[in-house]
Amino acid sequence: MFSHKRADFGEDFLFGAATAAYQIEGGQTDGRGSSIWDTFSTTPGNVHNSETGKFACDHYNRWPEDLDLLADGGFDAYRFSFAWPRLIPEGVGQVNQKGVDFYDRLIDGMLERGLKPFATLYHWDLPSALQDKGGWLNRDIADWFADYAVMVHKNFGDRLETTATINEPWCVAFLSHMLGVHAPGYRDIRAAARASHHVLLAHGTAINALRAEGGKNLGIVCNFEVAQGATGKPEDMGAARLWDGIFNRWYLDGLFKGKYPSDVLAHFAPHMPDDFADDMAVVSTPIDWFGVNYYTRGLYEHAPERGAFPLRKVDGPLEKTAIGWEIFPEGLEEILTRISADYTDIPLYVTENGMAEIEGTDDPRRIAYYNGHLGAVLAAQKRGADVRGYFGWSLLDNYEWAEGYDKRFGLVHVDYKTQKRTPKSSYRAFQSLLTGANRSR
Ligand SMILES: OC[C@H]1NNC[C@@H](O)[C@@H]1O
Repeated sequence: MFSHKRADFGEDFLFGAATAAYQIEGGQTDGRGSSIWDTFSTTPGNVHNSETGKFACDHYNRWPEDLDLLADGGFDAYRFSFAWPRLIPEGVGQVNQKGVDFYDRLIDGMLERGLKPFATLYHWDLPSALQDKGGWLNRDIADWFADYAVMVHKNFGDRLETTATINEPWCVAFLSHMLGVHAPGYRDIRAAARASHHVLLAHGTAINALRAEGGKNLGIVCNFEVAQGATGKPEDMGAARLWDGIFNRWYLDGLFKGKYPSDVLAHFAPHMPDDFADDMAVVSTPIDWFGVNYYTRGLYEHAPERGAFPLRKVDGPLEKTAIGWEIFPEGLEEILTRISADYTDIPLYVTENGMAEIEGTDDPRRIAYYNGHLGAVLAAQKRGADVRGYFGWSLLDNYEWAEGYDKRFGLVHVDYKTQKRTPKSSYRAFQSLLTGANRSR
């Protein structure tokens, strides 16, 4: 079990678990449109075993059972995402009423169980029809996204506890347009530069549109990695600093200081959209809270042969999860205190933190991982970070994008043949922390 008590985190601190539509819903029916992950995953070579989210955890049909698991676990909140193609199949225009009905039932189901809905508008499943128009490379996506955000607000806004515009803009832009690991799978610095700006322009445009409709408790969720030099050599420390700029400071400086970091811009500048500087007031539109996703640290060395960004990640010595990420809870404390000291004093939520294992329902390593990172939250609070909540990633084993289904992050095991859910010992550890008892419905 954990070595912490619920009261340690503060009276109003919220505990939740997080998921995302494409990773758990399945339900590619009832008018849902195609997404870029439907096409990317069925393109050979992009995903482990060419696995797709076609069925996933069948959450589209099994959501009552999954909400029961959250309630039984004693969680206060559920972080979920809307699937843009399920609500607006072509991305703009016609609304799919069956999609609205699904999320109506899901959100009402949360409220009936006393679960606060923490919604994310975009968790990577862009409608294919918008990709056909250039997707994140097309500046018009800011307006497409804002219109979608307003549609969600009008249908569900009165019942949402918080709304995040975008999950992990670094993944939406750099991982997906520079590294090609995620959909749409570009490997192109010009695409990466433009997507890295348009994703934040879309965020700010949507925030303004939601404010105009009376939207409240609006934020964004970014993922962070502590970047350290593989050695103390100046060139390796410089590589780590540059990666910190690419992964962390592009978003923190853009969102909270209204300017992009000069070291990263030096690489992106020839490829940025014209007059991007005129957009920075919109990019840095004030928000109400900030979501922090954290998993690990990275060690970097100088690699001049690597072209545009002369750096390379190197293997570190610490214990690793099944996905190869070092277990480094101190990094969460560092990130939380850095953001609250250098960027913003608005409330922070740890919106994702967790680890992958390959199999099994008895998961002592995951209990230790969560215990260490919960300790990091407490340490950050003691150093002045206004952390208001913590969401484990993830409620269920689910589709881990290009890794497919092997890498299991769930507090609850999913047998994908039978769709049977089995709480793991880490779920019981949260249940004990949150309710003082181990019980199941
Ligand atoms: O890699 C684990 C998680 N990271 N953040 C975004 C989620 O969609 C991932 O599954």
